[in-house]
Amino acid sequence: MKAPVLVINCGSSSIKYALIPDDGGPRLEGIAERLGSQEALLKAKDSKGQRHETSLPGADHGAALEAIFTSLDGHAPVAVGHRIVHGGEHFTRASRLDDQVIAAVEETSALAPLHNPANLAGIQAARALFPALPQVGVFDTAFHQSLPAHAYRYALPESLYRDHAIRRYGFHGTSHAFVSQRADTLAGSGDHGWLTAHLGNGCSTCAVWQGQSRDTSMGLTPLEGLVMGTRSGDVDPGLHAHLHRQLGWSLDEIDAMLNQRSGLAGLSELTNDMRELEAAAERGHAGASLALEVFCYRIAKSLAALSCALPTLSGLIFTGGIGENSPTVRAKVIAALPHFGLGLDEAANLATLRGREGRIDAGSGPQLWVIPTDEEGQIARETRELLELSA
Ligand SMILES: Nc1ncnc2c1ncn2[C@@H]1O[C@H](COP(=O)(O)OP(=O)(O)O)[C@@H](O)[C@H]1O
Ligand SMILES: CC(=O)OP(=O)(O)O
Ligand SMILES: [Mg+2]
Repeated sequence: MKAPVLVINCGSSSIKYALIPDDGGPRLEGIAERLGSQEALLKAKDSKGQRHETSLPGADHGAALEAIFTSLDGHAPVAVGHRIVHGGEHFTRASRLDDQVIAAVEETSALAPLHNPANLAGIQAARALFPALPQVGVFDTAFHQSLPAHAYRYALPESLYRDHAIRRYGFHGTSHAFVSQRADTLAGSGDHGWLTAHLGNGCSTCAVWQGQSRDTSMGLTPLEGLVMGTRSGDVDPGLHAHLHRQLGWSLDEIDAMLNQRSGLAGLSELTNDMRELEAAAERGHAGASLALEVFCYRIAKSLAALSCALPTLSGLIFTGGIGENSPTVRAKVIAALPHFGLGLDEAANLATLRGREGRIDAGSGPQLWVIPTDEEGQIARETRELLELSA
C-alpha cells in the first residue's frame, strides 16, 4: 500500500477509520463501536474486502485506536487525518494539529459539546500512539467560512456575536465540498450553482456557487435545519421557554429531547433508520408515513430557501446514506419543488443506489445528480495537500 493516510472520525462512543493509499488502491476500513462498554467491538474490512470482528471489552478511544493500528496488517500510515466537527471561526482549511491548534479546538468545544470532546479524545490518543506521525485536523465548518454575513448572522444582539461567537457555522462541509467539486467535473466548464443535500444520520443542505459555500441549513450547532434521524432540526425558538415554564423541563432535558428523541425516531415512534421507516410506511404504519412526509417536505423547503443564495441553478445533488440509497425520498423531495422545472427520470432514479453515481433528470431543466460522498477520501486528500505528501 503506497504512502497511506489513516483517517479517523471519532464519535462519543465510536471510531470510524480508513487507511487510504495514495494510488486509489483498496482501502482498509472499519468501525470500533460501543466504546467504554463491555460490548465494545472492532468491525474491520481488510484490503480483500473480508470482514473481521474483534471484541474489545471496556476499550476506550486509546485502546480502540491501538486495536485499529494492530489490524492494519503491518501497513504503516505516513500521516493521520482527523475529522473535527467544529472549528469555529478559527479554521478556513485543514490545519496541522500542534499544541496551538489543539487549544483552539478545545476552546471551540463549548459550541459542539456532543462532537468536539470526542474528536479531541481521538487526537490525544493518536498523538500518544503515533508520536512521530504528522496529524492534521479537517473541519466540517471550514468549507462554510465563505458564507456572507447576511447568511451567517442571527438577528440577535450584536454583542452575542462580538463577545461570544454566536453565529451560524454549518457542518458536513467536507461532504458538500466533495460532491459539489465532483458535480463541477461531471457537468463540465462554466459557472456552476449547486444545491446539495447530505442526508445521513445528520442531514444538511448547502448552496454552492463557483465552488464556494454561500449558505447552508445547519447553524451554531448541528441541530439547526432539516429533520434528522433523532434530531428535530428547526423548531420555534419559543419552544424551550414554553417547555420549561409549562412542563418544568430542565435545559438538559430539552436538549436531550431535541438531539436524541426527535427527528424521524420521534415522529414515527418507531426508528431513526430510513430503511425500516420506508418498509413500515409501505405496511401502512401512520407514524412512519408522517415521518417520511415531514422529512421530505422539510428538505424541499430548505432547498427552495437556499436557492436564494445562487445567481443561477445548475442542479440538485443527493448524497449520504439516505440520499444515495432512497429513490423514494429523492422522488418525494423533487415532487415537493413544483416550481423549479425539475424532471425526474423514474427508471434512472430507481436504478441509482448502493454507491452508484448517476444523473437522474429527464434531460430538461436543472440537473439532478446522485453522487456518493467520500468524506474519508476528501480528508485524506486535504491531509496530503497540507503536508505536501503527494506530487
Ligand atoms: N437502502 C437504503 N434505503 C433507505 N435508507 C438507507 C438505505 N441504506 C442506508 N440508508 C439510511 O442511511 C442513513 C445512514 O446514513 P449514513 O450516511 O451512513 O450515516 P452517517 O451520518 O452515520 O455516516 C440511515 O437512516 C439508513 O437507514
Ligand atoms: C455534524 C453532524 O451532524 O455530523 P454527523 O452527520 O456525523 O452526525
Ligand atoms: Mg457517512
